[in-house]
Amino acid sequence: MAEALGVEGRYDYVIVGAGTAGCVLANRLTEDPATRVLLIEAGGSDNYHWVHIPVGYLYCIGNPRTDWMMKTVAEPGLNGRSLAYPRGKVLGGCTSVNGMIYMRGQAADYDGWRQMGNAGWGWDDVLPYFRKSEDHYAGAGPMHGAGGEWKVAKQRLTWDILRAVQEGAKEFGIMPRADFNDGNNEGSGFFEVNQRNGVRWNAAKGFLRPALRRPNLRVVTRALTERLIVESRRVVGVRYRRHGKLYEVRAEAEVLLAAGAINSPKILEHSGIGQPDVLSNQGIEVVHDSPGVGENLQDHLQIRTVFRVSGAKTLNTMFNSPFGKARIALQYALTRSGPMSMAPSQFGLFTKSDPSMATPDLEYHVQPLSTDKLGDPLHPYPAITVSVCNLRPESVGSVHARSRDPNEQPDIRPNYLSAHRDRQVAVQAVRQARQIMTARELARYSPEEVLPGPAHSSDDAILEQVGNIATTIFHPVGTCKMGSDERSVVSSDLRVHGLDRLRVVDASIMPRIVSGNTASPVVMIAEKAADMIRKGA
Ligand SMILES: Cc1cc2nc3c(=O)[nH]c(=O)nc-3n(C[C@H](O)[C@H](O)[C@H](O)COP(=O)(O)OP(=O)(O)OC[C@H]3O[C@@H](n4cnc5c(N)ncnc54)[C@H](O)[C@@H]3O)c2cc1C
Repeated sequence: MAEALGVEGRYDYVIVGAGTAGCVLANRLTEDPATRVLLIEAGGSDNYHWVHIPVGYLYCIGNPRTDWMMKTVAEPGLNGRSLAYPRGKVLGGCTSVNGMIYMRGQAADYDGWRQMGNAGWGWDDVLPYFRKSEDHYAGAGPMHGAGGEWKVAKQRLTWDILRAVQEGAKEFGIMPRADFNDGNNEGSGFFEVNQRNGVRWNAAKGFLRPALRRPNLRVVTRALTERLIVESRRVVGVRYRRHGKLYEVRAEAEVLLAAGAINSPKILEHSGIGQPDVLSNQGIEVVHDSPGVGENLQDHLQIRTVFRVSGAKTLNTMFNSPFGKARIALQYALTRSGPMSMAPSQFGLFTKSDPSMATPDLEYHVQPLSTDKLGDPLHPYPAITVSVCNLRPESVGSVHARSRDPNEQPDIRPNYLSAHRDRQVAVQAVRQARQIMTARELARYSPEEVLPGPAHSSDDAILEQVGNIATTIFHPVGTCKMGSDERSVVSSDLRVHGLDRLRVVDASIMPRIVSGNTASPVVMIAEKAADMIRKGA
């Protein structure tokens, strides 16, 4: 039976997804008062205390108020485990639930994108966009911007045990680095974070809130975009559902898909844009053959090694005592500092799994806390987590619609560790983590390996344990990749190949995953996209 359609006015641009990229686009495009923009978000407002208190990260993931609550399929490389796959479903998207680490990646990542034929995406080209939105605590310089919407702060607490890891790493040639974000991130240091005065700084606060007073911006929340409206190869609008009612809205200039690396390909497929076989298997009529949609999924897999320590303060012991908890809460209430202001990962190391490499391929996130697995209670003894991920995995997966029902989550198939090289790097990474923890500097803490456990020493045994403990570090990208080969979905101006008036602007356009965390690269992508759109490029 045909449903009655609400018609929702006319706009120049309709942006799907008020996440990281969507908030940036909404702000930049409405700077021109003559440009009418509608921003559609499936989640609700970010007016929720756990979004803003940094440690609230732990309560935002796995919480349907803020998380899409998706899961991967059972992964063969992870001994058949299916992983929880958090994605922000709230204004600000993933920046409302993420670990707040400010990281750009390596100059070589972007130069690599340019070498693939994506003109205008080399490091020298993208650096001005990173700087444009930045408000760096140390002020402006050749590598950093000041006065922008994207706040970058120093963390407000340090831990002796993490300082000892930094000292210890020197014994293995891993030296402290003053700035992880100048194009070369090799070395160790305390992460800079997207916070202000000890409070999370998400894309909604930075970019959306200042634009809300503009009369040319309208935001609808709790509105699920079901599909795009395509007429004769031209994308003319969007169909979305809100409180059970269907609406159609027209975009006179363009539709900008910014629903993230999992939901952007899903929306394209629901609109009949994708691999004909995949679409017909789900009973979706093919509107446009685009074989790369949903392919090329890349993610960083973190291997969380855990070391018990003695005589060190860690969050485990502080949090497990009622007095400690109360003190932590009081400290945050009074000074916006202490463990509640804490990004989950505070300290990082970028190293090479093989010294002959040109740039680091391993990122360590070292945390003064530990659990058996993410989401579990903290261990009752003092311990640290030395999580390590391969920054440039060769394993590639996919994400595809599972049915015609837009409410159903897609099949997420990362194929972790399916490439032989990734298995070699994983073994090497665990061995390197163990080596760092043998540093003389750390001996006073008597580190004892808990995970994967010292008994697992052969390559095969380590790999088996990696399969048991490794999990996503939440960086899916690449599923609508930019490029000009037949598997590319968008061109270097982010327009979808073969269709008019549609761009994709989010983590899905990365042709290759960056060697670092992915939020700020997405902010940069949206800054650059907005500039291209406004210049008519
Ligand atoms: C738990 C976690 C920790 C992380 N930690 C870090 C970190 O410390 N540092 C870092 O740099 N990166 C981190 N990341 C990764 C980073 O945050 C993301 O890569 C990046 O923010 C993604 O931006 P995006 O614009 O592509 O997607 P998103 O920010 O996810 O935005 C997509 C938006 O679209 C909306 N949407 C989706 N489908 C629809 C639909 N059908 N209709 C309407 N709206 C829709 C979503 O609700 C969401 O708001 C983390 C991610 C997570 C989940």
